[in-house]
Formats: sequence, structure tokens, C-alpha cells
Amino acid sequence: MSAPPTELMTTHTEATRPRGEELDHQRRAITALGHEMRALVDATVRTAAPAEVLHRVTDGVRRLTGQLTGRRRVRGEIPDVDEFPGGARMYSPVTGPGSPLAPPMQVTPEDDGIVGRCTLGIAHEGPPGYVHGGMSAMLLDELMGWACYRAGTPAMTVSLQMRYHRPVPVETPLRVFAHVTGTEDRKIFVAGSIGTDEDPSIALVTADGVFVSPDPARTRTLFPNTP
Ligand SMILES: CCCCCCCC/C=C\CCCCCCCC(=O)SCCNC(=O)CCNC(=O)[C@H](O)C(C)(C)COP(=O)(O)OP(=O)(O)OC[C@H]1O[C@@H](n2cnc3c(N)ncnc32)[C@H](O)[C@@H]1OP(=O)(O)O
Repeated sequence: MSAPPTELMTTHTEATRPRGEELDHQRRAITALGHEMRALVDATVRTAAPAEVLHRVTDGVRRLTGQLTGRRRVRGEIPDVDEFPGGARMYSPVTGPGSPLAPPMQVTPEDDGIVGRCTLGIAHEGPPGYVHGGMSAMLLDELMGWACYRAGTPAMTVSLQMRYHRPVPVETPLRVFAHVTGTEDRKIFVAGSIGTDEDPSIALVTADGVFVSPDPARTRTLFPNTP
């Protein structure tokens, strides 16, 4: 992975970051837009509307996109509303309430690991009625990353082995689970699973991952904007 081009980045000082009420207000607005965007994505992949309706909607969406004016975040820039590496990631494709791509998954620490809850939709479908295998891998990869962070060792995935036991249904509340099973120097071994909320004891998908904590020099090169 190459380092982001630092010379292209605008660095935000602590003084310019929104705080308190202002931060809450901004995050609520981001969440509201994310929510409507996810509804649009869902409507887009479900619709059977005729071509003329699709053309009219396309024009409307193009006009809306044009309204998101002003400065745009560049590669590697950490949003002002985020807390990297271990807190809010407003635009994460898995947990981000502001992301049109995210379910979004709600993450809660539990005694022996970390739990993610979400419901996937038709936009995340692989086989008809079931979740795309890549989506399952994405949910697990993210939650297993959170398990490393929670264990005090933020780390990146170097290996992820997936086993798909049974298909994961869409439109069904899911329970994802991850926990650290061992460590060896900078390596962290993590296990994860996906089940339904209704019957979490049946593992539909399981995963074993190896994560590595980059050393401080590598961390600075990879994430030059980390506070
Ligand atoms: C401020 C701290 C920031 C830390 C990171 C924060 C992120 C988390 C933030 C929020 C949490 C929520 C988000 C989670 C998101 C989900 C996680 C992802 O999707 S991450 C993206 C996908 N992964 C990559 O892009 C990695 C690409 N790989 C690399 O860049 C390098 O491999 C890196 C930096 C991770 C390690 O490189 P080296 O040079 O420091 O370490 P080497 O020497 O290669 O390996 C260390 C040990 O690991 C073993 N290792 C390496 N690859 C292995 C593999 N595939 N299987 C088993 N072991 C492996 C090696 O054999 C070595 O072990 P021996 O010391 O010899 O015992």
C-alpha cells in the first residue's frame, strides 16, 4: 500500500475541528443524508419503473450531486467528524452512518469479544435472497479489526480465511461476532462468525484472520494524518 500524497492534503488543526454541539449537529446531518442515500440505493435496486422515469430520476440525482459543493476530502484525509483509529468513522463502508454503502453495522463490545448488528438488503445480494459472500467477508474483516483495536493493538488484516457454511439471508437482522484468540509479537489472531439475531448459535459464516500491528514508522508512513 503506498502512502497518500501528503502534499495534496489540507491538514486540519485541532482548533478547526468541530466539537460538542457543533460536532453532534454535523454528525446528525451526515447521518440523515446517509439514511436517505441508503433509501435511494434500495429503491434503485428494487425499482421496475420504466425508462422515462429512470431518466427523470437520473437528472434529479445529477442536480442533487451538484449541490454538494465546496471543498472535497482528498485521499488519506481523516474527516473532521471522525476519531481515527478507534472511534467514529462516519463514512466507513461497514459502520458509517453517513455512507450510502454501509448497512450500517452497529458495534458493541461484549465480555468475550465484540458484536456487530445489522440487516443487509437487496443491494448486498449475491445469490437471490442471500448476501454476497464478499459482503460477509467485509463485515467480518471490519469487526475483526475492531476486536484488535479493543484488545489495545490496532492492526491491519494480512490474512482472512472465510468458510461459508450456509447462505446468509438478506432482510434479516444479523449478529456478527469477533474475538482475539491469540497474539504473537505484532501478529494478532482473530476468529469471527455471522449468525442471525434470532438464532445466533447457528454459524452461517466463520472466519479466521491474522492481523498485524504496523510498527510506529510504518504507521506514520501509511497514515501521515493520524493525530
Ligand atoms: C494508528 C495505528 C493504525 C493501525 C491500523 C489501523 C487500522 C484500523 C482502524 C480502525 C479499525 C476498524 C477498521 C478495520 C478495518 C478492517 C481491517 C482492514 O481491512 S485493513 C486493510 C487491508 N489490509 C492491508 O491493506 C494490509 C496490507 N499489508 C501491509 O501493509 C503490511 O503487511 C503491514 C503494514 C500490515 C505489516 O507489514 P510489516 O512490514 O510491518 O510486517 P511484516 O514483517 O510484513 O509482517 C509481520 C509479521 O506478520 C506475518 N505475516 C505477514 N503476512 C502474513 C500472512 N498473510 N499470514 C500470516 N502471517 C503473516 C509476518 O510473517 C511477520 O511475522 P514474523 O514477525 O516473521 O513472525
